[in-house]
Amino acid sequence: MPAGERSWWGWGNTAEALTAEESDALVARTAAVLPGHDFTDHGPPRPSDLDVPPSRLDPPAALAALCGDDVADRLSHARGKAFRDVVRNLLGRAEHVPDLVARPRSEQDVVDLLDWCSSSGTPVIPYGGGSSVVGGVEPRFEGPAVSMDLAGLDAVLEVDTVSRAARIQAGIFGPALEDRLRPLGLTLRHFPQSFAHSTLGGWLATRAGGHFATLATHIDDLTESMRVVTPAGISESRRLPGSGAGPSPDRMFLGSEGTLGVITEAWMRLQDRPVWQVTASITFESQEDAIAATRAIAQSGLHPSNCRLLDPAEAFINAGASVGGGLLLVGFESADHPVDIWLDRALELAAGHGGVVKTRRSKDSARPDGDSASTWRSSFLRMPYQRDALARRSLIVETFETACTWEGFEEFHHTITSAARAAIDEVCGGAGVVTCRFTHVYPDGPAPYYGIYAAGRWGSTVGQRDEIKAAVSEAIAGHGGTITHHHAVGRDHRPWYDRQRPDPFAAALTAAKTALDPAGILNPGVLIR
Ligand SMILES: Cc1cc2nc3c(=O)[nH]c(=O)nc-3n(C[C@H](O)[C@H](O)[C@H](O)COP(=O)(O)OP(=O)(O)OC[C@H]3O[C@@H](n4cnc5c(N)ncnc54)[C@H](O)[C@@H]3O)c2cc1C
Repeated sequence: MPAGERSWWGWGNTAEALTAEESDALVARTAAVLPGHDFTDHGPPRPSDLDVPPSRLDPPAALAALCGDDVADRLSHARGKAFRDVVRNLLGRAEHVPDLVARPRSEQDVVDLLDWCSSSGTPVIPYGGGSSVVGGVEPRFEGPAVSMDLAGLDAVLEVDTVSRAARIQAGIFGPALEDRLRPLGLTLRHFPQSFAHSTLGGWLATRAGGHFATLATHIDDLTESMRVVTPAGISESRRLPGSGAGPSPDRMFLGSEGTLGVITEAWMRLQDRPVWQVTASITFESQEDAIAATRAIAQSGLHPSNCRLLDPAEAFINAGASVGGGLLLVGFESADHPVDIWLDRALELAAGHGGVVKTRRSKDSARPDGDSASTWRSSFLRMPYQRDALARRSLIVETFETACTWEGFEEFHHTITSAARAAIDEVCGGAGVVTCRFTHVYPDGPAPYYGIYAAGRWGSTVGQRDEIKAAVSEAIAGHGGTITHHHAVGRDHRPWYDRQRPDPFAAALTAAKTALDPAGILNPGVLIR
C-alpha cells in the first residue's frame, strides 16, 4: 500500500492535498477565468456521519478472517476516483456500498473467495488501487456485493535478469514495484498519472497507458505472460517474447476489467534504467503548424519518450506559458547511448513548421528559469489534488480521452470541442473552458485528451457533468473516435462501447464470459452483461 493516510473521499493521501495557500492561489487563478462563480468551500463529511446500511453478507467461517465490514473501509471501496465519485463522496451520498471488503493473502485465498461467491451467486469486484475513473469498481446494482482488494498480493516473486523480465503479483502499487526493481538497475517504465495509487493488476485489467508518448507505453506491450484465476479454473500463459500460436490468451484478459477473472500475477518485460535524457519545449504561433510538427515527429521513426502537445489553454493553465498556437514538450531517453542527435533532428522537424525552441536541457543540467516542461510535469502530478479542491468549490473539472487518425483529426477536434462548448453553454450558462493536449502520438494518429473546467451549481455538478460527458461521448462515437484510449470502459462508457465494438465480437466476448464465469458474479455491468 502507498505510505500515508489515504483520502476516503478524494485523490491520494490526505497529507498531500493542497495547502490553504495553494488552494487560495488556485481559486484566484480560476476566478480570473470564471468571474462571478460562487467559490464556497464544501468540505467532506465524516464517514461515521453517513447513513451506510449494514452488511447483508455473512462469509463462511473459513473465509471470515479475510473479510471485513468496517463502514469506513466499505465506503472507501464503494467507488473510484473520478470527478463524479469525489463529488458524490463530498455530498455524503452513500449508495452502492459493498457489503464486505475481502483481502486475499494468497492465490489460494482468491480461489476460495471466488468459489464461495460463485456458489452463493454473490457479485465480486476485483479492486486494485481503486483509481478507476469509469465506475469500474462501484457495485452499481441492487443486492449485496464483495469488493476483493488485492493489495495483499504485492510481491516481486522472481527476476530474470538475462531476459529482463520479472514475475510480479498483481496487487503491487507503482512505487513499491519500482523500489524493488531499482537496486537491480531495472524498471517497468510504466508511469500512468495515477502511478502512486494504482496497481499492476489494475493496469493490466484496464490496458493502462503510461506517460511515455510513443512505443511501449501501453501495459499490453510490457506483458510477457499472465496468470488469472477464473471461476472455471486458472489460466496461465507461457512466457514468450512473441508467438503466432492463434489468438493470444493474454489479449483476452488484458482490458477484461475484472469481468473474466482475477489477475494474480504476470511476467512483465523490464528495461534498464535510462541514463541519458534530453527534453525541450517548443512554441508555435499557429495550431495547424503545431499539429503538423507533432505529426512529423510521430512519423519520423525517432520515437521520442515524450511528445506532448498542449493547446494554448492547456499551456496557460498547466504550464504557465502564453502561446499562440501550442506548446510541444518533446524528450528522448536511453540506457545505452546519448540521445542528443535524436532531439536535434526532432527540433529540425519542428523548426520546419515554425517551431521555436524555448528550453532545452539534459538530465544533469540545471533547470533553466521558467522551464515550462518542468512546470507542466509538477503540475501534472498535482492536477488530481487541484481537481478535488475545485470540486469542493462547485467547479466541474473533467477529462475525456480518445484517439483518431491524423487524416480526420482537424474535423474530429472541431466536432468534439464544439460539442463540449455547446454542452457547457446549455448546462452551465457558458461559463467554462475546454483544453486539449495529446497524451500519446502514433504514426497514424494522436490520442487527444480534453479537459473541461466549468462553473457548476453545488448539489448539481454531477448531473451537469453527466450531461456534458454524454454530449462529448456522442460526438466521439459519431465521428469515429474511441470512447476511451486508456481510461477503460467500466460502467460509465458502456453505452458508447456497446456501439463501438463489432456485434460478432460482442457475441464472442459474451461466450467467453459464460465459459469463464458461468454464475456471472465477476464485476456485473462492466463490458458485458
Ligand atoms: C488522477 C488519475 C489519473 C489517472 N491517470 C491515468 C493514466 O495516466 N493512464 C491510465 O491508463 N489510467 C489513468 N487513470 C485511470 C486508472 O488509474 C487506471 O485505470 C488504472 O489502471 C487502474 O488501476 P487500479 O489498480 O487503481 O485499479 P482499480 O481502479 O482498482 O480497478 C480498475 C478495474 O480493473 C479491475 N481490476 C483491478 N485489479 C484487478 C485484478 N488484479 N484482476 C482483475 N481485475 C482487476 C477492477 O475490477 C476494475 O474494473 C487515472 C485515474 C486517476 C484518478
